Amino acid sequence: MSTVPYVAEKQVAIAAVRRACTLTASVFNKLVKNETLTKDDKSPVTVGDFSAQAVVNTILGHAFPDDRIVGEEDAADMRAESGVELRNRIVELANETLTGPLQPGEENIWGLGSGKAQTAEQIMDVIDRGNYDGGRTGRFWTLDPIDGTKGFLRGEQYAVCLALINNARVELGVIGCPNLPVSASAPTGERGCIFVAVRGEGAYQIPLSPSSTVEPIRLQIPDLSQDQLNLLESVEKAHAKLSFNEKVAQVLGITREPTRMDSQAKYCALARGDGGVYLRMPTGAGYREKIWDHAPGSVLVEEAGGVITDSRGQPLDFGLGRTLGENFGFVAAGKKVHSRVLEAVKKAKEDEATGSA
Ligand SMILES: Nc1ncnc2c1ncn2[C@@H]1O[C@H](COP(=O)(O)O)[C@@H](OP(=O)(O)O)[C@H]1O
Ligand SMILES: [Mg+2]
Ligand SMILES: [Mg+2]
Ligand SMILES: [Mg+2]
Repeated sequence: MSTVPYVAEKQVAIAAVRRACTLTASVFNKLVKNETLTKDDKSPVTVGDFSAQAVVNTILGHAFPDDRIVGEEDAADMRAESGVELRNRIVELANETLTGPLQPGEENIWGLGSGKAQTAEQIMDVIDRGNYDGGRTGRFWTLDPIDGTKGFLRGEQYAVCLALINNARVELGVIGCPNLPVSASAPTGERGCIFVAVRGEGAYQIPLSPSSTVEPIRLQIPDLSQDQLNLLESVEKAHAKLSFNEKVAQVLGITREPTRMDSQAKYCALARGDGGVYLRMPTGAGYREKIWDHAPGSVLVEEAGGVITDSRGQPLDFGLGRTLGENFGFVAAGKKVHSRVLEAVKKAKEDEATGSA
């Protein structure tokens, strides 16, 4: 008899992402100026990022006490003497979310809905459980509490992203997108969805609300015709070389405008057929991509029948630590389109090298 893998992990991951999404959505409406900091790499981080990491890590810690976590944020700024206000706000937000009433699907998750608040020290320690370095062997989670913080601050797309990695293979991915329309055909309609994939078990879109009775939708990347194809790409010019995407689109004969969207919502859009190719090329500034920015998206795309590689066609390596190593960019697409994109990238690179474009 074969058993379905990762049933408990999936249930816990969905519950954790749902709680974190509730938090981030409510924080957005209340954010004030001094609740956003600039990190050493000049990128923004908000009280929402820290408290969402506290919430997810707490839930994972209760359910799987031995699991390690590679999380984007750490509590250093909260521990600093100047961080008192920041710390108080994060502790308040995290506790508010963790002590909220038990939701459908959370029945077996110990510690939730208990009404028991954590101390500031406990919240900072649980955020720092995300300090694991990752690696080739063993099991660990990756967490990006708010992916696309810049999109979050603009009121656009962002995602709460969680993945489970075992021996360098992504086994489970859960991506919560509070601002993503439930259906791309109704862009001004209902928003908020979660994307879930377990290796070997398919990719699904489920409602963000735990009390919704809407059934999961199985996702399969469709075979798009040439006139339906377009590129999915970052909003931020500093994150991807958008001028190169334009050249690749030309080589591919793509006529539709690209869809620009922050965060791993791009992988979700690809998985459900809203755009045919996610292309992310390095800007050349030496930036190393982080595993939490691609782990859940990669298993989602693969389980939706697609392919993801670097721009040379090599597989991504999630066993190198917190980063994916030397950055050759990413190409994700349906199977047939993917090989065409690799060819087009090669051609665009050659043209660039010979100055003929
Ligand atoms: N120079 C750079 N090149 C590529 N990615 C970068 C980058 N600087 C930051 N990023 C990453 O880009 C992510 C957002 O991706 P996108 O552009 O697809 O929305 C950020 O995630 P966070 O917002 O979680 O920090 C950050 O990790
Ligand atoms: Mg960040
Ligand atoms: Mg990110
Ligand atoms: Mg982030």
